[in-house]
Amino acid sequence: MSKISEIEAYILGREITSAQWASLMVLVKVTTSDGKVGWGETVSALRAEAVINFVKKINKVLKGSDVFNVEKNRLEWYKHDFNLTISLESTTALSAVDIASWDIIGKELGAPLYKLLGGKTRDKILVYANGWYQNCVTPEDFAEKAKEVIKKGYKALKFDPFGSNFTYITKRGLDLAEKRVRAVREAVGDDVDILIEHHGRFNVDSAIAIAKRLEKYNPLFMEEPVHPEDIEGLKKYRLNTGLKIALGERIINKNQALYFMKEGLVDYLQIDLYRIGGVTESKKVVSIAEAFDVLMAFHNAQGPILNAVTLHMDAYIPNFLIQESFYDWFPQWKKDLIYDGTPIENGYAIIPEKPGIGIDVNEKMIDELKVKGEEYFNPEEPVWVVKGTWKD
Ligand SMILES: O=C(O)[C@H](O)[C@@H](O)[C@H](O)[C@H](O)CO
Ligand SMILES: [Mg+2]
Repeated sequence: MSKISEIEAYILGREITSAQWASLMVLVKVTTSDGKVGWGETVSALRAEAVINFVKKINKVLKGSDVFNVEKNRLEWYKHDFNLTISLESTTALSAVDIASWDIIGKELGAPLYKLLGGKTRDKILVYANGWYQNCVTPEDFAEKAKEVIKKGYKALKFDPFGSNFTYITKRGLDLAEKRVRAVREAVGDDVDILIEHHGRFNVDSAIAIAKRLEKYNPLFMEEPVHPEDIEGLKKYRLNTGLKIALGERIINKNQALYFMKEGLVDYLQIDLYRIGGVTESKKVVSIAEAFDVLMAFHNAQGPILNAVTLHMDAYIPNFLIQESFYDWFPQWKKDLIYDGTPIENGYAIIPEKPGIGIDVNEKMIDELKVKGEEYFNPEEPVWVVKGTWKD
C-alpha cells in the first residue's frame, strides 16, 4: 500500500509579473512510504500563508493513509475540518493534496492521468489567451497586444476592459471599455473569439448596460458580470441580456455549482481544480454540468502544475468548450520549474503523456524560489487584475 508519509507546502515566487496573484504559487509535495512523490498546486491570492497552514493540518489527518483512497481521504478531512465546503483556504489546501495524490496514482500505475479519467475525447486542447494585456490602458495598447496574441496562433483571447470601475460603471468608463473592445475586435477580426472578463465587480444595472453596449462585438461569453454573491442580480442579468454567462472560478463545492446550473444562471462553467477539491471533486461537477448541457471552460490562472492537471481533465470530458491559459505569459520561472513541459502550439495545448500529471518538477529550483516573509501587496491595484490595467 502506498501510504502518505509526508505532505509539504511552499510559497514560491520571484518577481511581480503579469499580476501579483500570478507571481506566487503554493507548491504542495506529497511523498509516500515507498518514496513516490506527487506534486500539487494551489491558490496564492492573499491567502498563501493561510493555505500553507491548512496543508499542515491535512498532513496531520492524512499521514499514513493510502494515497489511492482519494474519496476516503477527502471524507476524512471533511469529517475533521467541519468547514471544508465553506472555507476557500481549506478547499484549496485539500485540492492541492488531491492533485498530488492523482499524480502519484498515475505514476504508480504507469499511466498519464487522462487515461485514468476516461481517455482522449480530443487530441489537443483549444485554449484562449489571458494575461497578455499587461499595462494596456489605451485602446491602441490593447489592439497592439491583441495582434501579438493572434500572431502566436491563438483563436481566442480574454481581457478585462473596465479599468478601475467597481460596482458602478461610469459613462466614461463604459465609453472607454467599448473603445478598448472595439479596438481588439478590429485588430483580431471576426474569426477570433473575444471573451469579456468583469472579475465579478459590477452591480447588475452596470452589468446590463455593459452587455447592451458590447453585444455588437459578439463576445463568446461574459465572465462573472456581477458580484459573485449577487444571485438576484445574476437572475436579472439573465432576464435582460442574451449573452452567454461564464462563471465558476470562485465556486468551492459541487452543491454551489449545482445551484447555478439548476437555476439556469450559467452557460459555461469555470470551476478550478485548485478551489473545488482537485481532480476528485471536479470529475463530479463535470458530470452534473453534462446533465444540464453546460460546457466546461476551466479557470486556470495560477501555475504550471495546475495548468498541466487541468489539461488532463480537458482531454477526456465530453462537454468541453475552451481552456483558459496564461502559459505564454507566465513568468519564466514557472515554465522552468516544469522544464517548459506544456507548451502552446498554434492556439492549442498538448496533453502531457508521461505517467501521472505528466510533467517533471525541477526540484533544484525550489529552494531558490521559496518566498520568505509576507506576500507582496500593492495597495494601488487589486491583486486580481492583470498588472498595470487598473487605470482609466
Ligand atoms: O478568469 C481569471 O483568470 C481570473 O479571474 C483571474 O483574472 C484572476 O485575476 C485570478 O484568478 C485571481 O486569483
Ligand atoms: Mg475570471
